[in-house]
Amino acid sequence: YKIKLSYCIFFSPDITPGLLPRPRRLLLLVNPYGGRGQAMHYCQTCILPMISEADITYNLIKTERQNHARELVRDIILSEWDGIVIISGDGLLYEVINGLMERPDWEKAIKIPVGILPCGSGNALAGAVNFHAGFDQVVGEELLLNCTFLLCRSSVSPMDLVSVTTASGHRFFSFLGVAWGFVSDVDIESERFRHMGPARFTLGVALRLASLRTYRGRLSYLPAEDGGGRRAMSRSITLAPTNGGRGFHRSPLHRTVSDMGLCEERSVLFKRSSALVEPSDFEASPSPFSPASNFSFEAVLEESAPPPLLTSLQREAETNGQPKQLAVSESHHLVEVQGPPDDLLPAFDEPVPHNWVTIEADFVLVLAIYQTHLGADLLSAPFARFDDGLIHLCCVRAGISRASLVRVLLAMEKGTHFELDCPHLTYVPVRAFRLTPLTTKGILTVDGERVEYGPLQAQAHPHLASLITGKSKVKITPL
Ligand SMILES: Nc1ncnc2c1ncn2[C@@H]1O[C@H](COP(=O)(O)OP(=O)(O)OP(=O)(O)O)[C@@H](O)[C@H]1O
Repeated sequence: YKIKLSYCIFFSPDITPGLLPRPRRLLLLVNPYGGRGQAMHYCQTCILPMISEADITYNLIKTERQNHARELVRDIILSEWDGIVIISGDGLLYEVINGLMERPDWEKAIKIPVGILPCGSGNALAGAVNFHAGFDQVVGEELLLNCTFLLCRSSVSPMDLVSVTTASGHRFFSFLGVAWGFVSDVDIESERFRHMGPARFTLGVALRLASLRTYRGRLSYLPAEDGGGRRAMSRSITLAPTNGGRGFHRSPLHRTVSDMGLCEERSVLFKRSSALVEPSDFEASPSPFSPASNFSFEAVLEESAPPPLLTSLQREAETNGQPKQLAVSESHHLVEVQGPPDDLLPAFDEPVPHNWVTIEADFVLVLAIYQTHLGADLLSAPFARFDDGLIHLCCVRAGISRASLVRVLLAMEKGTHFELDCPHLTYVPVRAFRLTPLTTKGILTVDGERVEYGPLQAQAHPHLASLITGKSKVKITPL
């Protein structure tokens, strides 16, 4: 099918073509083996003719191996491109996003618009782009046609990314979701049927249903209503040299915070709400800093406490005239890798904050998804938006019958599974979560890619990336 995207530009004789906007330049990355291996065929028959008609220039690179795309985007000159478009499945986009985040200039690099033309087997993000554009839910060539048409338009939307950290310290940036149990089992175990295209999932589901597994795990999360607008910022400061907190317990600061109900054992302060931390409370109290009152402590602050307690304490330390003895150092509880700080996440060896919810249960599946679609025809989270800042946490608990699970999965095609009122299916929008598998063997995936099995935690980073969505309500029909 060929769509004629023709247009006329009228300009007066004194406007030279040099003043007109230059054509968009896209870097097209094609995985020739994605899905059923037809990506190059679709490039020739549909994609390249359409984008040429839309006056888009491009360089097309065929990926030669796993991580090739990741390496390529680590080295590109950003100013040479208006966008990077993946012609494959979600796995290749995952590589591109993580390659961009590995660059020293990640903050700028991750803003380059990325797009996807579905030639994989799952094609979840393409399904979401198609859905948000208002098109009917379609798969295969129809989905590819819709997405190519949308690419030819220029609109770009902000897209949240979720940083996922494993217990060994690996950090990934994810645009789709984290899966454990039924979903990740089907995804990975059906890879051997890759030649079947999307049908591999149907077969995978049938096989997994035949021997339904359950997994015990602990799931902790920060509910969205708790995190919205007042994101906790876990920071620690150390006033050195420490003396085991002895000075602190005698200090006016200790009295002040005790009076405010903020003080806990061993000089650790935990703020209960932003209203309790008013810098003026500290400024009004006698200075806690004296040579005899060196101590170390931790404070948990929130962004909404204006200005942060740390600043106030730092100022006190400096004006006390003993900057060396009372040198203040500050550290975030972060994994030291590239990207924005995970300011909602505690360190792995720390318990989750008190405002998180923890459940321990037997699960059939845990799915933390941030897009509407889990596959091109699986509308798993119909309420999700590219930039809602949310992780949509869905769980199916053990005890569900095979028949009910099949009903849930079938309803997911239309996004009506929550209307079934299945007591084993739960949903909660969150901003961060920690998953600790207690069953020793299993499969965990991030955006469909297998990651090490064990505890992991994640938090949403709103609006971090840019997605080519070409949002449109135009109805297109193949010619
Ligand atoms: N030339 C290549 N040979 C082998 N593997 C490749 C090649 N190019 C890319 N890959 C890898 O193939 C994997 C799968 O690609 P991709 O996700 O794009 O397709 P898919 O798995 O069929 O689709 P989906 O993720 O939608 O199910 C990616 O991890 C990518 O790194």
